[in-house]
Amino acid sequence: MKNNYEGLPVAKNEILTAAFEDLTSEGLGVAKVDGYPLFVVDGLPGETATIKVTKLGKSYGFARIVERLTTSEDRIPTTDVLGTRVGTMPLQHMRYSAQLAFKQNMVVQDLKRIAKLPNIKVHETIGMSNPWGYRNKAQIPVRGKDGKLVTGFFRKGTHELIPMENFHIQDPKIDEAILKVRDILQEYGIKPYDERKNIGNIRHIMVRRGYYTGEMMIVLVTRTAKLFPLSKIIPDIREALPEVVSIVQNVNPRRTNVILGEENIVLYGEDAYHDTLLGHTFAISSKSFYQINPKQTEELYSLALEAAKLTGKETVVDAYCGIGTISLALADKAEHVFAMEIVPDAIEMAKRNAEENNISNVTFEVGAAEELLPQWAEKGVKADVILVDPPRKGLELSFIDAAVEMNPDRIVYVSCNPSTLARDLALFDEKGFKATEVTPVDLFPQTLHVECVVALENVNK
Ligand SMILES: C[S@@+](CC[C@H](N)C(=O)[O-])C[C@H]1O[C@@H](n2cnc3c(N)ncnc32)[C@H](O)[C@@H]1O
Repeated sequence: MKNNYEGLPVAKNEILTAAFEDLTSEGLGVAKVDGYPLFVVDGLPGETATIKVTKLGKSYGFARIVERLTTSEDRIPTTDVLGTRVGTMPLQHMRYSAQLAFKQNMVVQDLKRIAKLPNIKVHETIGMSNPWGYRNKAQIPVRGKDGKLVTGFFRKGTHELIPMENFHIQDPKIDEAILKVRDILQEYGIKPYDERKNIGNIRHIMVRRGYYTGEMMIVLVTRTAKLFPLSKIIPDIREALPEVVSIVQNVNPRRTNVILGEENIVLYGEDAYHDTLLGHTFAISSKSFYQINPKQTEELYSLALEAAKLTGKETVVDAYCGIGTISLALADKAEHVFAMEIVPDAIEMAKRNAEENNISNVTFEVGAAEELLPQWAEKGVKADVILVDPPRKGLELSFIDAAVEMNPDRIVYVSCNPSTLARDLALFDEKGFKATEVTPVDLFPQTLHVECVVALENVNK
């Protein structure tokens, strides 16, 4: 961003008094100077502060707080400043009720601004009674300092590791497991990955834990396949962590920010652990998507099932099905479910999960939803209900066209990104699939993320 735009009402390094009027979707306070917005870390609406301008752009700039002059009622003491520094808890300075209101408002604004559908009612965000310690999965980088292995998280926007032991939003048993595994690797002299020189071995420790089962999976992400002495490391991990049912080594030799590599070597058990969700038991592999907040996932999926209004006679499509979590819940209430997912390993798990739960009215297929649904539509597959749960980028046009062509009674949209949800709701709206209400659910307290459920009724039917 350039810093030399002419005619701006503020100058770089200028110190001024500002009042925060709003929050961006990144959680930054917005202060306006003659209509020109300055984005400020840690500013809350209703507060005033002395700020210093740090960067200027043509239509907006950035500033930092020098001194807070008045404090919002929504401000609470920070639990751990490191969580802000590394970006794991960007909203921790906000009272939880204010976080929920912020997320509801984010959805309202996207529906107005992007979808131009201001009349859709957005319910209050469904929150947690205890918005801490909820994550069932952690992927923690390991680096070296003073001859020791250090675990923590990267400072926001950098690869500088800040040592951290308590993440506050993770299951405390996961925090504890990370430290125990780190210390065992340290004891046997496993070298930390040095990404600048591309030497050393241990890159990340991943821990996943079943909320209901307590089963734990440990994934050691290494640069090379060598990991010596396994005959000592594995029994030591099992002894230190009796909940462990699976230890996997994932080899990632590439210089990349992507955590997992292609190759998996199973060191103990199998590449799976179990958890239950809405009464079904799921085998989950190290590379499969599985929602990270189990209690709130049950809330979210229950709302999605309710929105589907199934009577037992319907044919349902579950697109972006992962390991079949929603598919099996739908199958209990439908005649048949056709489910699709792009990751072959997840579909293998989904088939196994259907079998292990004695569910036979689901058909799973591997493929890209934007290619498979048009093929299914062409083959004449008719769905009464289509449920979608896409990644953050939302739906492709070819998927939307095929969904409309199938002429279902309704489409249930589970979304993890309000802006792509808004974009897609507008496209469906033009084609006669209308939403009247959206329910946000908070699966990620202390962060900027929110999930939503919405039913789109086919008004032409
Ligand atoms: C938000 S997750 C939902 C998974 C599942 N419904 C659940 O709740 O566990 C999105 C899923 O879509 C899959 N996916 C990503 N792109 C896809 C595509 N183009 N076609 C089909 N599936 C895709 C991902 O692998 C992931 O499993």
